Amino acid sequence: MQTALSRGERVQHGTLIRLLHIFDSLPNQRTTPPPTSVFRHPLSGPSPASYLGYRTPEAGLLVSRRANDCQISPMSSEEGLSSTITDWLFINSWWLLLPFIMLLVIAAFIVAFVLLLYMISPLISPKPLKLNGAHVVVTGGSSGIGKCIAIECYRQGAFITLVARNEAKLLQAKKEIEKFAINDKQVVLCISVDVSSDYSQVESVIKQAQEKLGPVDMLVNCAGTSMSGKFEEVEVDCFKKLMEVNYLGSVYPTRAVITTMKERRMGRIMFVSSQAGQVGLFGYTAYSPSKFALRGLAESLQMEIKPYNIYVTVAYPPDTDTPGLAEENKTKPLETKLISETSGVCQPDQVAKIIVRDAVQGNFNSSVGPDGYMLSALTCGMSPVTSITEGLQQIITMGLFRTIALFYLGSFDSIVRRCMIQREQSKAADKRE
Ligand SMILES: NC(=O)C1=CN([C@@H]2O[C@H](COP(=O)(O)OP(=O)(O)OC[C@H]3O[C@@H](n4cnc5c(N)ncnc54)[C@H](OP(=O)(O)O)[C@@H]3O)[C@@H](O)[C@H]2O)C=CC1
Ligand SMILES: CCCCCCCCCCCCCCCC(=O)[C@@H](N)CO
Repeated sequence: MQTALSRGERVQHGTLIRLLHIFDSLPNQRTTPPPTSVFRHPLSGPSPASYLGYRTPEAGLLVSRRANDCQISPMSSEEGLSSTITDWLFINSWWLLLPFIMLLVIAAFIVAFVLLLYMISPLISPKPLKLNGAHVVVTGGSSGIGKCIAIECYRQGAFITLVARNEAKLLQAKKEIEKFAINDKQVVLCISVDVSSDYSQVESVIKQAQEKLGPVDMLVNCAGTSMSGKFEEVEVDCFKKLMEVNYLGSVYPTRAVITTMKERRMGRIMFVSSQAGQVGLFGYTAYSPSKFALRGLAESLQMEIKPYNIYVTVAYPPDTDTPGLAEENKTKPLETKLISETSGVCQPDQVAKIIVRDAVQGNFNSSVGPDGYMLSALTCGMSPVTSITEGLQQIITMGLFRTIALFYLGSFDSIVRRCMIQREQSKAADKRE
């Protein structure tokens, strides 16, 4: 039996499926050829032809089980070599396409998945809260960010309860807020209480407010205070105080409104944390933990109350121009000032607008500015996601933002080192004098 087919014929026969079929029908021939019948090219050892030499005429190849049966039509040795190599490449080249086919399939799946996510996106996003006619309680509503949040809600038709300690400041804020009324039914109620000291007091003032203005639709936990300084220089009591005001002062009002919200199967709870509640910074050993704590509270609570159609928002503002910041700046270490400057100083009305918008939409995260956006994506961890776009953005940007964050951390470390060296130098100079 002898065959030497032209290349044209080989191509004709050489469809992928046919080859596969032929491979299947020839078990062992490829892997264990009988040693006597191997065709070897004179220029090489076991050449591709040594494999080809065992296939059937259907594959358009030399076929012989015995060396003396093998006849090859006259070809020059160069022709022979290139022809056998192209044969070999042709027959085996479909494997090379496999990675591309797989990539195409994977890409198609990703595109289909993203499209599907966008299609179901409106189904998983909460329905926006209507502020017109809603009852909004703002703790810390007599000053700074809290007052601006109250104004923003009032401008959209809400009824407001302001909660803070100082009555004069409350009345002053009430007057300011009332200027933004959009109808003559709107009311601003003031209640003086310390949100951090006694739960029963907080519970009773919330009851009073609900009796006057109806059930609370949105609670804004904004009462808070800050204190910066080096760890060993901060008064020990200060650690306790900040946890009480910033953390417990948010737990108590929330605890007081949650039962009614669950009964009504609606509501919004807002916690005002800080960028210093996403990253620990020099000088904030007492303040940062009290703001980090709010995130833990918010995540746990959100998982509990989501089935009741209640949505939690945590806001992480940067430095904001308020009486609170002015007070804090009086004792702020130089390092803390220099590091905080990275994020700049915002105006409280801008911050309030963003916070209110996010709370109305039911977004879990609320950030301000480009640094705020990056910090939130970077620190999203296991926090709930309220829109598909947000989730996709986090997935895509996290690695990049971590890279950028490493540069920020490097520059913060160098600020701290330079300040330390400067202090030591001026101390040494003082001693010499
Ligand atoms: N300003 C900033 O740079 C940033 C601020 N934040 C956070 O935003 C929130 C508001 O800050 P800001 O506007 O600057 O602060 P302000 O000091 O300007 O206002 C604080 C408000 O909280 C009230 N308050 C404070 N302690 C209590 C208490 N124990 N019980 C009841 N009310 C209280 C104050 O009223 P009264 O004293 O009469 O009780 C006041 O109304 C704070 O939680 C702060 O940590 C977050 C990031 C940046
Ligand atoms: C990709 C990574 C980006 C990283 C950016 C980091 C920026 C850090 C700046 C932190 C500023 C902290 C402000 C605290 C404000 C505050 O809560 C007090 N003023 C309250 O009075």
